[in-house]
Amino acid sequence: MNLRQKILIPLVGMVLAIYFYSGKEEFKPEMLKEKRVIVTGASTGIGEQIAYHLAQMGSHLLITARTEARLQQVVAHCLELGAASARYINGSMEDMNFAQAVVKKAEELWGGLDMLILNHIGKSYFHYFNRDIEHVQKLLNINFLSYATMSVSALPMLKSSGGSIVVVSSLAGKIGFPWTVPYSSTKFALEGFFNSLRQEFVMQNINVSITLCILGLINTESAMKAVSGIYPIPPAPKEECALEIIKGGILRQREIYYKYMFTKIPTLFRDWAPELMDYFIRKSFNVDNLNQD
Ligand SMILES: NC(=O)C1=CN([C@@H]2O[C@H](COP(=O)(O)OP(=O)(O)OC[C@H]3O[C@@H](n4cnc5c(N)ncnc54)[C@H](OP(=O)(O)O)[C@@H]3O)[C@@H](O)[C@H]2O)C=CC1
Ligand SMILES: C[C@H](CCC(=O)NCCS(=O)(=O)O)[C@H]1CC[C@H]2[C@@H]3C(=O)C[C@@H]4C[C@H](O)CC[C@]4(C)[C@H]3CC[C@]12C
Repeated sequence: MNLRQKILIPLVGMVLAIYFYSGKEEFKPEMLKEKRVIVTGASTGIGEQIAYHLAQMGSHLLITARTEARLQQVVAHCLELGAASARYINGSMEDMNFAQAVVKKAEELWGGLDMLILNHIGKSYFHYFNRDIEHVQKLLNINFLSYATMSVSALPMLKSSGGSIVVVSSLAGKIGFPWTVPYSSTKFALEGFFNSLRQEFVMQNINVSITLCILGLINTESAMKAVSGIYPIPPAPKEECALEIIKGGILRQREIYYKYMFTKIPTLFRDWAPELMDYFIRKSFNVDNLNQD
């Protein structure tokens, strides 16, 4: 390496570091005080924990899922935790009219919206693709189209508040893992839709941030039930995961990776050595533990 390279390379590195990391705002819980937030898929799992964190930070909450009894319990606990207000609306995100009705409810309650956290997913499986295209279609509606529908409906309110869209996605939306064909399709769709939309927001000076959350395995009941004994990486805690999602959204980050080691590193490998990445993934799955029914 000649002298010029010895000087140039560290210099470029320093400039890039300053450009990307300067002006990074520190997270403070009070940033969420009185913020008006919709959280979908909040009857259990990560969504439930997001609601509890926001409640402790003093947000106004509108939570949604299908199971009304669970939503009532979550709302009650949110109020105990200090939410500025907490309401629910129950229904299925398979119905785009319901997806729009959730946003309408927020407009009726608050006259505006600061953050839309899109988190829900429909039931799927962790197994070889069973060639059921109708299931793929249904999951695309629940896991993708309803996210797009809600974002479109909420955009006027988010534009006037300079708010944020938070999209809960997965490593399965960055890398092709086996046994997640329908689910992975919906997460890749989110990547394309929201990364393209973010470009258009910048070009049109629309001050609405879009944060994609790239998650690895999280210790929610449904995920644990789906992958027990098959997936080699230990699950991360849903409570901490939920907090990282909130931080990424309020700090208007482009993406968050959680747990970083198990999501960002594989994503880098995906681009540097895709075949090697695919090989390691196939080798790391305990195929023998996969129930053969
Ligand atoms: N857990 C994990 O390992 C990982 C999770 N993620 C992502 O995190 C998010 C949350 O996952 P997780 O907490 O594990 O999920 P859960 O299965 O624990 O919760 C799913 C939520 O969605 C709701 N839901 C299910 N079907 C529908 C429907 N048709 N319409 C509306 N709501 C529905 C459920 O409530 P109800 O049944 O009452 O409708 C529930 O509140 C998802 O986007 C997932 O892809 C990403 C990577 C890893
Ligand atoms: C198969 C899981 C979906 C479970 C489900 O049906 N949830 C809804 C239940 S409800 O309708 O009753 O509410 C998948 C959910 C999360 C997936 C995991 C994930 O996203 C992280 C990893 C990503 C990687 O690409 C593949 C392995 C994952 C562990 C992935 C496995 C499938 C899920 C557990």
